Amino acid sequence: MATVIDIPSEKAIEVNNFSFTYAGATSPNLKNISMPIAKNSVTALIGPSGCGKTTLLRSFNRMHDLYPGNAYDGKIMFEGRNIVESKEDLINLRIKIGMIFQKPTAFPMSIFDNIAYGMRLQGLKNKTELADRVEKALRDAAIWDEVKDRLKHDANGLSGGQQQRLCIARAIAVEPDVLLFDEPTSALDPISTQGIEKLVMELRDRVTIIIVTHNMQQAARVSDYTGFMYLGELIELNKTDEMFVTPAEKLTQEYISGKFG
Ligand SMILES: Nc1ncnc2c1ncn2[C@@H]1O[C@H](COP(=O)(O)OP(=O)(O)OP(=O)(O)O)[C@@H](O)[C@H]1O
Repeated sequence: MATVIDIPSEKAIEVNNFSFTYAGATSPNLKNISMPIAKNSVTALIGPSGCGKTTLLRSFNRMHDLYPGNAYDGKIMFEGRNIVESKEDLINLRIKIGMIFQKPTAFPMSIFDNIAYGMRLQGLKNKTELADRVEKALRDAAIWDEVKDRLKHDANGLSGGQQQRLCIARAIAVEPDVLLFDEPTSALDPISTQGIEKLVMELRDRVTIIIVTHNMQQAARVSDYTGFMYLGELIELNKTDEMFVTPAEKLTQEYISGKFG
């Protein structure tokens, strides 16, 4: 049995009896997951290695479709439709539901072009508007002051922490509704980590955020809701404050108190 609390506010996504099986797996890697994702909030996914956090995160924008033979079952409802049904326009979906990866992935081009990339894909050609929106995205991602004098420089010349903020700027430039963060600070130093955490908390006012993290303290610091997963199942979805003080499930309690990891 799982404990999944009801969310009093608007929901951005609703996962309903969702299962997922990787190509060649003999049993589902995610099993019957049902959970709401609160709009304009941060939901953290925690749990031991291999429990399915990344697999669930990648289902939200169908990253698994990049490889053949993976199977979705059940529903992930977003904007009134089940996005794991095959008719979905995946480019459009990934603009609306963007992703920030564990390792910063600056494209091999200038800082400006990295941010303009998605907007150009969307058909934006007006140079003034493009420049304004590049600046806004870089400001929103708290990196403008560091890069404003070298927008034409190769983005790969930036530090890891700067590249991660660049990736966040690139993702928010196309004005997504949801941002998926897959362990966004695990390759970063403590100061850069602090910067990204601050950014996540600021962005929640306009974007729904789902973040996978190994770090329970990070989940406690940045999220409003936390989902604890174990062996491909969602064991508990609760308000973060309650999850880390009075978890509803014994398994959650054992995990957060360090009985297993
Ligand atoms: N590409 C893949 N092909 C087949 N099985 C996979 C693949 N990726 C993950 N798995 C399996 O799916 C299950 C869930 O893995 P997943 O990476 O989602 O867990 P996780 O909780 O994110 O782990 P970690 O914290 O170590 O990143 C594991 O049993 C894993 O071995």
